[in-house]
Amino acid sequence: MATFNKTRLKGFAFAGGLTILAVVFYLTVSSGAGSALSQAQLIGQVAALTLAVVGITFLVGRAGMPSLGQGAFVAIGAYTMSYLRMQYGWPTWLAVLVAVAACAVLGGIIAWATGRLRGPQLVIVTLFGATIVYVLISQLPVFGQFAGYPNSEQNGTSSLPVVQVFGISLTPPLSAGQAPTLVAVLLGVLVLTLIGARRLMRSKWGLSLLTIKESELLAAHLGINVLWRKISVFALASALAGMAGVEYALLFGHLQPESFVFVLSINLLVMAILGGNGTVLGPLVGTAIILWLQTSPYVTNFVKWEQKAISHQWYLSSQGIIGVILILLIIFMREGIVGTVSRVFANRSAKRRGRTEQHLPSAEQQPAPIDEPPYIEERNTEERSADKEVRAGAVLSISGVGLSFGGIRAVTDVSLSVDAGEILALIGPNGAGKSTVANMISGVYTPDRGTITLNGRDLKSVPAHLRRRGGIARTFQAPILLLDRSVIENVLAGSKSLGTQSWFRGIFGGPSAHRQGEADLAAAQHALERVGLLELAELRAGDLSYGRQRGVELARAIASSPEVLILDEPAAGLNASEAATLSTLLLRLRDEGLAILIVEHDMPLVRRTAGRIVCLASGQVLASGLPDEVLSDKRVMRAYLGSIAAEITSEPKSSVVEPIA
Ligand SMILES: Nc1ncnc2c1ncn2[C@@H]1O[C@H](COP(=O)(O)OP(=O)(O)OP(=O)(O)O)[C@@H](O)[C@H]1O
Repeated sequence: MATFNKTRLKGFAFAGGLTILAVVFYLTVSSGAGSALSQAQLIGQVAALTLAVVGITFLVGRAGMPSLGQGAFVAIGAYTMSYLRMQYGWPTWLAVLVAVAACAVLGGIIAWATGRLRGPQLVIVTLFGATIVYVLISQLPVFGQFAGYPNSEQNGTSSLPVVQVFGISLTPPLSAGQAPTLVAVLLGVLVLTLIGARRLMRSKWGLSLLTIKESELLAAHLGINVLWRKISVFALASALAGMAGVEYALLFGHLQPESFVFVLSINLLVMAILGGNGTVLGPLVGTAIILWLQTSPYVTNFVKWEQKAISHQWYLSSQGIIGVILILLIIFMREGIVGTVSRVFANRSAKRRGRTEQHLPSAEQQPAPIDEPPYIEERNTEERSADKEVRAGAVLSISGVGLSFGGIRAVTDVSLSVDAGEILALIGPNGAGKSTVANMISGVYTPDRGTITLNGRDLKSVPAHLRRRGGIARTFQAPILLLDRSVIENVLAGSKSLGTQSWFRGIFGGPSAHRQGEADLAAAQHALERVGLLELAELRAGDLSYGRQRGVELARAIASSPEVLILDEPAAGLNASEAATLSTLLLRLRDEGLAILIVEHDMPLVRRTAGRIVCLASGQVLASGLPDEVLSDKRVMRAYLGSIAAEITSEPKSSVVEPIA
């Protein structure tokens, strides 16, 4: 409840602050003439272009999809709206709606068509896309009619008519003697957009974009339909750019193709990076600074001074000076202005509260999780045999699966099953095919042959994100985390709603969305408590030790209460104490009915936890059965255990360990 009130209060403060700022800006420029009117023009321009930059901050900053074509959507929005109004006399609201929707659809189609492209490839495609749009608007005669100077005489064009809303004229700036009412509307749209952007960034939808940026493999394994989400973020960013174009056209009253050369796309990207790519206020700050610098009398005066004091031939033009300022700002504020300032404040408040990892107990000193049963003592063979009897039917079954990578036969013929309330260990020498089996189950690879079923349902054509939603959660051999985000955000990324929440619900979600958020938070905190890391919830995940990062990944996997848990070498890199914690937790999860498949080389951990073992060698099952049977099997000894036989036949060093977190 406290969190709820705090979050709500912050939201209101943010919305109130923005509104006051917008009103103050408007009042400053709403009267007078001359410079006040050009200031109004500048403020209107900032309000318009910030929308496009908000889109970029989602697309590039959050989802990691570099686009150099957003300027083209500004052009498409501007020209579509103008064309529909001028050519067909459509009412402005309808023309605006269609223009924005057209940008969203086009953006979605581009994202779908380029779904598999990443990084530089996407940059090139979007850059050329923007160039094509520029060529079209500058060469097709039909668009010439919207151009003012220098084409107005040839085309007999006039400015776009001023928009009327309920009898009120939305007058653009530079109409002497009239208040620039349009600017007030643009500021209002800006305030609403920033409030929406803030809500969206804090939503599961916003968090899901970060997982895509980090790793599409991770995102899919957290239940996200990656292609569809990329389409929706591209569509959203394009719609915002289209809206920026609409506002731009209304503000200037006429359009010139030169305003939309691909440099506009670069400028928009620079605005996003300068302000703080991925932050809420960054787009506003970045856009305002760059547009102000471009018209600043200080820069012009500096150029004049240069020419006088240094040389008329060797001086930096306004563009050069702005370039130098931007280079310095970006070098010294790598996270952008807003990103850097927030980081400084966050670090200060963490220090004040003494919340750094050094201040917390080491893994060895940490207290035991509450209600910890004494699981660690050795379980005898009879008890393990009893495991077989409690099987209510296999939750997960693999039958005769095989997979080749080119000429390499990674898995030849593997069959196994895991029941509810059972831990099955998959062991074997390096290269035996263990991880490949785990990857086939979670949906990274599709087997060439054989079947995999979950509760009797064939998973053959089920993609990874649906397997996760169906109840299969996993961790990876090397943990994949959002290193720059807090521990709790990482665990929240394990919530079911991460893959299912729409952007619309992210922005407009009412009380039910709020309740869902609270429930997800409670589940994430509980999961963190179970791995003994709740105290570290607010820390940056990248600041944790490797062992604790593994703990965060495990908490993320169990936060959504899965049915099947696949752990790929979960004990790698853990110290004895952390490994004992892991054993304890796995046994508890097993007792709660989870089906657990653990790929592991740590034989003490396997002995303590597994009810059955399957040993693979060269992609085939070498032996399977109760741990004592498999671990004493001569073939297993020869193929795998040889050098570590002494370790597994002796009592594990950390087997009599008190449960710790
Ligand atoms: N993506 C891939 N492309 C090509 N070959 C692969 C790929 N993934 C695995 N292999 C090959 O498949 C075989 C099985 O690899 P896998 O990683 O499943 O073994 P493992 O038993 O998990 O080994 P380790 O214990 O070292 O993790 C190896 O020969 C490996 O080189």
